[in-house]
Amino acid sequence: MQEAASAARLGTILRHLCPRTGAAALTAFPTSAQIASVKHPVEFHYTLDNNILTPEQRHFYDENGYLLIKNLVSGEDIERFRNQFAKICKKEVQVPGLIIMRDVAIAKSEFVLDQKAVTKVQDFQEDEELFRYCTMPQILKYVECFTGPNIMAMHTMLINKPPDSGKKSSRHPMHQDLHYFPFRPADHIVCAWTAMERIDRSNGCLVVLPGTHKGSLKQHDYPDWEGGVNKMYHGVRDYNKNLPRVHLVMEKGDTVFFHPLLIHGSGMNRTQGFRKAISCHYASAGCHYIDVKGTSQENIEKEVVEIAQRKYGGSTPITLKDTWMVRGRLVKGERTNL
Ligand SMILES: CC(C)CC(=O)SCCNC(=O)CCNC(=O)[C@H](O)C(C)(C)COP(=O)(O)OP(=O)(O)OC[C@H]1O[C@@H](n2cnc3c(N)ncnc32)[C@H](O)[C@@H]1OP(=O)(O)O
Ligand SMILES: Nc1ncnc2c1ncn2[C@@H]1O[C@H](COP(=O)(O)OP(=O)(O)OP(=O)(O)O)[C@@H](O)[C@H]1O
Ligand SMILES: O=C(O)CCC(=O)C(=O)O
Ligand SMILES: [Fe+2]
Ligand SMILES: [Mg+2]
Repeated sequence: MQEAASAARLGTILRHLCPRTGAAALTAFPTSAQIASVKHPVEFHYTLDNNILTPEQRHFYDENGYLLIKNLVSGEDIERFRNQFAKICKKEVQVPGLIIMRDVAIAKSEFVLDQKAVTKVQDFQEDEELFRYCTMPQILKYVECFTGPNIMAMHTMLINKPPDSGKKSSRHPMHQDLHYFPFRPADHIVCAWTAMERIDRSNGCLVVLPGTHKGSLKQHDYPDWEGGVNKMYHGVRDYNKNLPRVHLVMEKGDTVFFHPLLIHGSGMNRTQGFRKAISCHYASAGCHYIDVKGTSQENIEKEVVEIAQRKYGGSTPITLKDTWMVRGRLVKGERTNL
């Protein structure tokens, strides 16, 4: 009796939503599972069943390849990351393995403005304060939806996009992060990227091509930019310029999680401020390394190995896999493969 009454209520709702089929649906007495399957008809391909993401969020990620979570990192934590970054730039702390990168326009000019010249730091896995970002429970809670419970932090960055020098070199060309990674499967890799201040088109926000994570890894090369391109800032050689682009406007603390095949980049910084974001690429510890010989990734392997060899190699040969094995850190569960 109760069931008939709720079916009648449902019939009324369905008729409102869909006047033509509402009555027919009522005579069929849909179960709640059937109702759910109308709204979410297929299983999800890119996230795991762990009840953390809503069906709407899982559907959004499946379709778009990214998911933006508002206000995930507190202002106090961001302040601490800022302070630590300043200390690193001022050389008050030395971090083993850390790479400090200057914008190409600044690095190649004679006027170097000290810490103001730093465009990003990479590989801060040995810095306890910055690495806290990669272990934050509220971030890992989401990461686990993509990687599963055994989680490696593979690549860390604090990006300090400088005011553009006039050469447009502050742009980051459109690319897929998987180009840099010799591990798979891609679906078990995810980037977390947190805005450390409001980021919009004026200071060079992330630009994404929604849905491109469903495609394959594309050939990447240096873009043909007159004003110069930063070292290793490869871009997708050919992508459909007519695909819709979405500019991700984010407030301080907002965090976007995105798939490593999602084509993305960032525009130039037209402001006088240094636009800051902190990020970590995570992978399931169960991922495996691949040999990139004979693939489109050979060009980046060559550049990375050359730099690593110069910095650390001496006479021992270093492989691309080595450079990742030494940087990866377990942040949850068990270190199995990577
Ligand atoms: C998913 C994720 C991985 C995606 C990405 O992050 S994509 C971008 C990845 N980029 C990188 O990994 C770049 C890492 N950067 C570095 O390793 C360093 O910054 C280096 C480029 C090696 C330079 O460092 P370092 O050697 O300490 O700097 P020096 O001032 O001594 O310069 C040595 C030679 O490098 C040049 N250089 C420095 N910074 C840049 C730059 N931004 N772009 C292009 N060339 C650059 C510099 O002019 C100098 O060249 P020469 O005078 O020897 O010809
Ligand atoms: N000629 C180009 N080739 C490859 N990538 C480009 C080119 N021009 C811009 N991009 C990249 O496209 C992305 C966004 O560009 P977009 O035009 O949205 O930014 P912008 O020009 O800096 O700012 P806006 O358009 O908001 O004024 C950035 O990653 C940028 O580096
Ligand atoms: O501009 C940014 O902060 C994004 C940079 C980026 O996509 C990358 O380093 O892989
Ligand atoms: Fe990227
Ligand atoms: Mg533009």
